[in-house]
Amino acid sequence: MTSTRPTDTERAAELLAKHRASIDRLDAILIYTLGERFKHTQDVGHLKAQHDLPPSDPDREARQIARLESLAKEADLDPDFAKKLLAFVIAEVIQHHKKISGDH
Ligand SMILES: O=C(O)C(=O)C[C@]1(C(=O)O)C=C[C@@H](O)C=C1
Repeated sequence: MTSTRPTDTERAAELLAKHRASIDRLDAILIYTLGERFKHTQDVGHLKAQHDLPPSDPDREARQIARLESLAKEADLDPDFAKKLLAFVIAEVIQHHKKISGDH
């Protein structure tokens, strides 16, 4: 009689596939979330351009960094990574704002 029990390698392959399916779902959430965030920042960019407000707001950024740092700790995420990610996103937003204000 042949055994139908999975081998360690088969079990590992199954676990890997499950983790990868979760990772793919979470990556989709990240992309859709970023898409939503950029929709709001585009609107903010138009508001700022219409009212002659500067593209960046360092005080707001300082509050966002402090908030994200605390959220990252709660979520077991490296706070420095969270800060770098926010800085990367905000730098892109500021470029969009500058382009919008140039178009007005
Ligand atoms: O809240 C604003 O004033 C924005 O323009 C949005 C945003 C952000 O992406 O969160 C971008 C640039 C500012 O420096 C601060 C925050």
